[in-house]
Amino acid sequence: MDWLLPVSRPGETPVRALTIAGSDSGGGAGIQADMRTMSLCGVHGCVAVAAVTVQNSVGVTGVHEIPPETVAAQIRSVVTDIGVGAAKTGMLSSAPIIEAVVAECADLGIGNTGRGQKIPLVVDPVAASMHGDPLLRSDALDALRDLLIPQATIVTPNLDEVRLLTGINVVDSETQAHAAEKLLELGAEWALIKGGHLRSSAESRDLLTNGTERHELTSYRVQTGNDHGGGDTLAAATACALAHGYSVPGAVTFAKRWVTKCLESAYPLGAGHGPVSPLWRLLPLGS
Ligand SMILES: Nc1ncnc2c1ncn2[C@@H]1O[C@H](COP(=O)(O)OP(=O)(O)OP(=O)(O)O)[C@@H](O)[C@H]1O
Ligand SMILES: Cc1ncc(CO)c(N)n1
Repeated sequence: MDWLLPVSRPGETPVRALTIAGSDSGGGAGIQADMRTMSLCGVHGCVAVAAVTVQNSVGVTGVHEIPPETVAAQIRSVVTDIGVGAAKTGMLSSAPIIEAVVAECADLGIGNTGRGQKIPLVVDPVAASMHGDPLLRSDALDALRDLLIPQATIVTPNLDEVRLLTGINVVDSETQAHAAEKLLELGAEWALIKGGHLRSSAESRDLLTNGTERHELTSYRVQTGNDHGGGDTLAAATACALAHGYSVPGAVTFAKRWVTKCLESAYPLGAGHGPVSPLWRLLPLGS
């Protein structure tokens, strides 16, 4: 296990990954965070835009949804031509978009399709921005829980999303383990319960399990208010490592280290929360 993924040589086609998510005009989260992560992980990122948000460091003031058939067409277009080693979902906004994504991914062999898994699928069940603004319609929760999560190779909720999906309020490691069991019962192959929002803890401890294996991923708590896009970055880095053929525990171990480095180099932006940043990757070695 290393800090970095293998990088292709100039002129060689790199490993590819697909993000199916929303755009953040502030550039901190969503598709922009995914693409930044993929680029700096040395992976070519492909995009299926599901929604455009009007967003800055303070909050979200508008959402424009892309027609479901256009979301599905973007997925098909890149998977059938460019090919991807893994895919990731973020903000999907509505039930019709989720239904279209689920159908297209099933047809293309992305995630648990019931016909054997071909391309791993990371499902980040984005429901709201860190400012508390909704990114998922309330009537889309059932589609997320009943259609998309069963297709997930790994589902990566934060504690608010865990509460929405399972009704469980995670306050300690026991409730975190109970919530993970509930998510596996919904059909995900692996569940990663992120502990980033347990701000009372001195550590940031995530629990990864598939029901038989259990891994605790712990980092010290980085003291920063600039943590916008942390969940997207973790999920995108996981997708990058999966696209490279890592196992799920190996991919999440890589991604946890990656996001911790990105939290350490997060920067202020605007009047609200700045983004986590992978720009440490561009610094000269040893600095
Ligand atoms: N202050 C922190 N220090 C260290 N690790 C953190 C901190 N905050 C979050 N993390 C870690 O970052 C990752 C993302 O977790 P988080 O719970 O913030 O996701 P999220 O709420 O989905 O993010 P966002 O909605 O802002 O994209 C997890 O691995 C979590 O443990
Ligand atoms: C578009 C978008 N996706 C995801 C998040 C959550 O980080 C956000 N704030 N905005």
